[in-house]
Amino acid sequence: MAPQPSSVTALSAPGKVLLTGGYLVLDRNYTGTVFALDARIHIVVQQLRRGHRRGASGSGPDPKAPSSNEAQTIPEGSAVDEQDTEDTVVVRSPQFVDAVWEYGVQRYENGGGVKVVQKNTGPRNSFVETSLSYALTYISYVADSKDFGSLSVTILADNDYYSETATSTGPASQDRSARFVDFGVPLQEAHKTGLGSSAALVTALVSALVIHRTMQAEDLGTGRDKLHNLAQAAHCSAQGKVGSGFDVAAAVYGSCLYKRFSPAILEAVGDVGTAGFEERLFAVVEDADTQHPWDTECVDFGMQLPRGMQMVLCDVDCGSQTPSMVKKVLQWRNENRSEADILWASLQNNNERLRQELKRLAQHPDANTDGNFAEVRALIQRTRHHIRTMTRRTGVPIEPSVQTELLDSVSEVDGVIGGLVPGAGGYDAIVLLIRDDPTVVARLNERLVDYKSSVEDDFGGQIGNVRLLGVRHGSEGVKNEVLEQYAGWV
Ligand SMILES: Nc1ncnc2c1ncn2[C@@H]1O[C@H](COP(=O)(O)OP(=O)(O)O)[C@@H](O)[C@H]1O
Ligand SMILES: C[C@@](O)(CCOP(=O)(O)OP(=O)(O)O)CC(=O)O
Repeated sequence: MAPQPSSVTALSAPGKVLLTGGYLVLDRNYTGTVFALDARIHIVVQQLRRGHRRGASGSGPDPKAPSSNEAQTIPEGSAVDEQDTEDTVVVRSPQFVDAVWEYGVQRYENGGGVKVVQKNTGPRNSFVETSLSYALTYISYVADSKDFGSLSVTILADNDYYSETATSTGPASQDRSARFVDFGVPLQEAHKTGLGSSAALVTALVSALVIHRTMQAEDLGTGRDKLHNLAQAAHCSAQGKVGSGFDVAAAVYGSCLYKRFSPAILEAVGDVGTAGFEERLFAVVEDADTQHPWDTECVDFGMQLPRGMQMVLCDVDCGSQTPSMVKKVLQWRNENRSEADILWASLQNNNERLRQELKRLAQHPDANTDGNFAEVRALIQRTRHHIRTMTRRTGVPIEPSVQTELLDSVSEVDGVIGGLVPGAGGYDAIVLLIRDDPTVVARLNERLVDYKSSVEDDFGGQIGNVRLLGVRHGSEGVKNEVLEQYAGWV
């Protein structure tokens, strides 16, 4: 029998930065070193009384909740069982204006799974919708229950996921706990800093729902692999593509050396609503499909930085289009296989040496005899050299000249060990490894305060205001949270 659901479940998952292995990690023959961040997305799931519906004038803590009278449209032709008393899930992201999504929970026929139908008007949130649909499909299958009861879900994000410009300093934020900020704008207007909010959100949301209904909080450790499989499936579906999944892996396991799963594992699941979807999703989550066993490898997960070292991110207030960059790089690789193989091997080899050096220093703190992490610095420079070759040969702005100039400039600051364009690169935040010392951060801030690029970019791109984010290395993956910190928000 399924355990009795507790009335409230709270947990969080971290954002990520792919230190090395961008593009390579898309292929199982290579790996990526991914760091989890201390910026996390929190989810609080509360069980509502059966039959209780929260509306605008209702009893919920948030006066911005939508009217439950707003029109609900069920798409024509959808094979959904109507129910007399429909369960409801109300999701709120109270740091943003009007960020409330109210869903009716419905079931497809022929084992097609569970769908959620948005009842209120306003923009849809495909990551929230898909996470609910996938988690509820899995839960209803394992619990053999057609009855979820109604749920209230609150999403809270650490401040660094969004640029400072969006932060409200108005009175609305003043009587709330300082732990989370009122951004004072609709979610669509918030300027993302690219820390992997969607992967952290999907991971935390599916984990919270599964724990809430079918596990106990203490099961988080042993249930981690299943939660990973479910989160990867939901995130891929919401994104509309199968990426390498390093961001979901970091959200679940924390910092690690990542080798991707074979894409065929998720291609076999199909779409929610198709006959037998719930059975296929169950097999994927439980790793019961013998034709397509999970082969993700997360080595050294939860790994720490060496003592005396810290990681910082530097927001450049711009942003790249990752999918089109990926497409172009992979096309070049296909058309120039032998050259690409040599370049990929050089990068993999050097990235691996860098990871091993970081690991050695973490395990033997006395090995950093010069106090300057000189070997780490040299290895970062070499990886950058290969990334610049990749940039030139593919014609994709992975490390464009404006970023080269910025990385060179900050690398001269006393105490900065080295920096890289993480992930796909482009005009996105850069990552720096520094000596863990507040004077280094102060010197960096000084260097960045009036920073302006002076080179003409080779791709015509630009970077805007450059500033250090408050985010640091976090190590830990998904974890249980205590409710007290959410006072004033849930
Ligand atoms: N605080 C939040 N509340 C609700 N949804 C969020 C929140 N943060 C992120 N999301 C969801 O994640 C999407 C952003 O994902 P994506 O564009 O992949 O950015 P990222 O690179 O940060 O993952 C948003 O459009 C929204 O659907
Ligand atoms: C190219 C990649 O290998 C790395 C992209 O890393 P980013 O951190 O740049 O990605 P986004 O969060 O989607 O912006 C693609 C992948 O591994 O899926």
